[in-house]
Amino acid sequence: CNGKIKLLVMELRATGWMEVEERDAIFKELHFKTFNQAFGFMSRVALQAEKMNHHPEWFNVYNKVQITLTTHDCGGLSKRDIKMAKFIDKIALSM
Ligand SMILES: C[C@H](O)[C@H](O)[C@H]1CNC2=NC(N)=NC(=O)C2=N1
Repeated sequence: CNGKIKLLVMELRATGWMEVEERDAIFKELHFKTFNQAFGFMSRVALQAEKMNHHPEWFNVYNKVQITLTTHDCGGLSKRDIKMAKFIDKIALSM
């Protein structure tokens, strides 16, 4: 599961991801203009999550979305989390 992704995680700090202290996971908070934008973003991520069979833990209030990524099957981070984080960054930029 957990190759040498430490460096990849560190690179994600540049786009606002942070390592969760209590568990092997990464976290990012995103803000949109409206709920509609936030939910549109979540819809796109949801379709990708189904495609990848890799699903975020997330929390939404109005225009705010908090996302935690980890690989439950591994009990920690994997390349799939890095791939999903990069997809999330790409979609957020396109909104
Ligand atoms: C049975 C199912 O395919 C697995 O549980 C998949 C589903 N989505 C998943 N999502 C995430 N984030 N981690 C997993 O380990 C995972 N496993």
